[in-house]
Amino acid sequence: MTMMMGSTDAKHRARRPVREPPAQVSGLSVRDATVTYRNGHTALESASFDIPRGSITALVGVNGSGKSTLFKAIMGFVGLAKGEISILDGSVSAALKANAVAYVPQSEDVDWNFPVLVEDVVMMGRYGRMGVFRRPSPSDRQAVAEALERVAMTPFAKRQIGELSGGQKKRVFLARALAQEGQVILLDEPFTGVDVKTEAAIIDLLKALRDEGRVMLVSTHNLGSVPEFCDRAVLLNRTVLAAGPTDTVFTRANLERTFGGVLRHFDFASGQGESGRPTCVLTDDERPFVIYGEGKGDEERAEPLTEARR
Ligand SMILES: Nc1ncnc2c1ncn2[C@@H]1O[C@H](COP(=O)(O)OP(=O)(O)OP(=O)(O)O)[C@@H](O)[C@H]1O
Repeated sequence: MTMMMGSTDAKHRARRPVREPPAQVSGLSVRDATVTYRNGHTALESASFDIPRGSITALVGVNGSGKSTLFKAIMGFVGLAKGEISILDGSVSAALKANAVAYVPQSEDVDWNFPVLVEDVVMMGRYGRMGVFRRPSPSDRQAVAEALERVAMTPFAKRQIGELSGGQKKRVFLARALAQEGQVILLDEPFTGVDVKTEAAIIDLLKALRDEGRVMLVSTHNLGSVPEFCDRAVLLNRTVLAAGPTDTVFTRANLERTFGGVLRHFDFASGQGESGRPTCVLTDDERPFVIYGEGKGDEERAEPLTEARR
């Protein structure tokens, strides 16, 4: 490689000041972000959190807590009334221009009757790199083939998207994000309506993408799976109630604060402090979060829940 470089390049390099790489390149930084819709409703108020590169972060909150609004703000679909969002140390518009942000939608947000082939959906991830006529180049076709291969959907390439199962559709939209080469991937409820095997396959893929240095923000109601695969969590209810590493953020006290009376609790008082026995189960969906009377935050976790607090 060095041998092939021209002498001009070599001189240019010699003159360039040597810069140390930044200690930690930020993945996503949300500072004081406030979104007010046209009808005057403020869906997000002074929300702040940071996510490093090479991480998977759960975005957790009740319906209407502002998760989709936050996604829309990160994608530049809604403007901020106040605050700032920075993506890969640049602005939202720079990230959009670079196709850096990919989005995997909720199933309900997609019109499955639209007649389109699986490979065409994945090709949409390449649109930002194509000219006005959207004529795919060989490298676009290769990126689509590789993305389909990575989510094990190659045999379905010529099928209509509407003919696929819920889990298969999710994998196709993940392939679209891969074809886009998105460095920041926003996933809206990726596990809703998928079986345990597909969920495990998606989690494996997300972990591999994390190891490539990408940033994943995953909105989910499956509390139990969060500690399994998310390094970090952001708890949202119109503003950020807690954010940081999962083991410090995902505590009973924080989850109760986030969900208020919405969360279902099951307490097992006799299990308190005994190794291996759950003391409490919190659930917002089909995968509950089980709390044992040991480990970090033990005191607050093992505290019995009174009727008054439910
Ligand atoms: N375009 C809009 N105009 C006005 N209000 C809106 C708009 N979109 C969302 N909202 C309101 O903003 C709040 C947050 O909505 P948002 O969709 O961000 O919540 P969410 O956490 O994604 O909910 P869910 O879990 O149900 O998907 C809600 O009260 C909602 O009614």
